Amino acid sequence: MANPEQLARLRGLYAVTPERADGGALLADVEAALAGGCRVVQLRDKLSPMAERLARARALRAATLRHGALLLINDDLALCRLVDADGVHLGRDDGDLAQARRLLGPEKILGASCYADLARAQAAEQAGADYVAFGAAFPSPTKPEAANATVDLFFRAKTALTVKVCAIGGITAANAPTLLAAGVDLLAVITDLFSAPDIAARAAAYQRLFEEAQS
Ligand SMILES: Cc1ncc(COP(=O)(O)OP(=O)(O)O)c(N)n1
Ligand SMILES: Cc1ncsc1CCOP(=O)(O)O
Repeated sequence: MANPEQLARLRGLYAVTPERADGGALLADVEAALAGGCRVVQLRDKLSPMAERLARARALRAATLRHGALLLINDDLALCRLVDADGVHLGRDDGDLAQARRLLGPEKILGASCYADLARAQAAEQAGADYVAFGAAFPSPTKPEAANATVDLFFRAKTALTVKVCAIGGITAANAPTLLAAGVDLLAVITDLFSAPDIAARAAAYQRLFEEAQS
């Protein structure tokens, strides 16, 4: 379990990077999201060779530190350690969560994909996850085959769990309020953020939704 200061930062828009052939363009897009107020970024890069992923992770590490934002790495504990990222996000094919917690130590953030499976989320909490992610909340252009996590599941998750709850998949600034009403802590977004004509303005719109949900 990460420390309380880190955990308090797990709220708001969670920008998950799109696959971009051009690392410079990716960095510019993430910088725009950070300028708009996004404070949690995930490097999700399944296509680049290792050297390029390392370069991207280093660049994102510098950018997130400049903006006081968290950087999490999808799938790859070794890369997390190499760039001293704030933590990792792991899915069902990415190894054992309890072992990941042991390898990461107590301070780093551990996130777990739980699809539409509350029992899996309870096990992830026991294994030391700091947040659990359910999705797809809505049909996802990035992952059309993803499980369907209903709004009702998010309500139930908020009651059953003490860890933070993240929604992912097909989220837009228009449908996000339904998830925020269920008490979701993090909205993980790719398409609606990174395909926006003005990424900084879209990130700011999400942050405003969180502020409104809190008041
Ligand atoms: C925040 C967040 N939630 C879910 C996922 C999906 O993870 P996974 O199931 O391991 O699938 P891939 O992302 O590896 O295709 C995620 N990356 N981030
Ligand atoms: C990685 C992942 N896991 C479930 S849906 C998804 C993709 C989310 O991307 P988008 O915001 O474009 O639907």
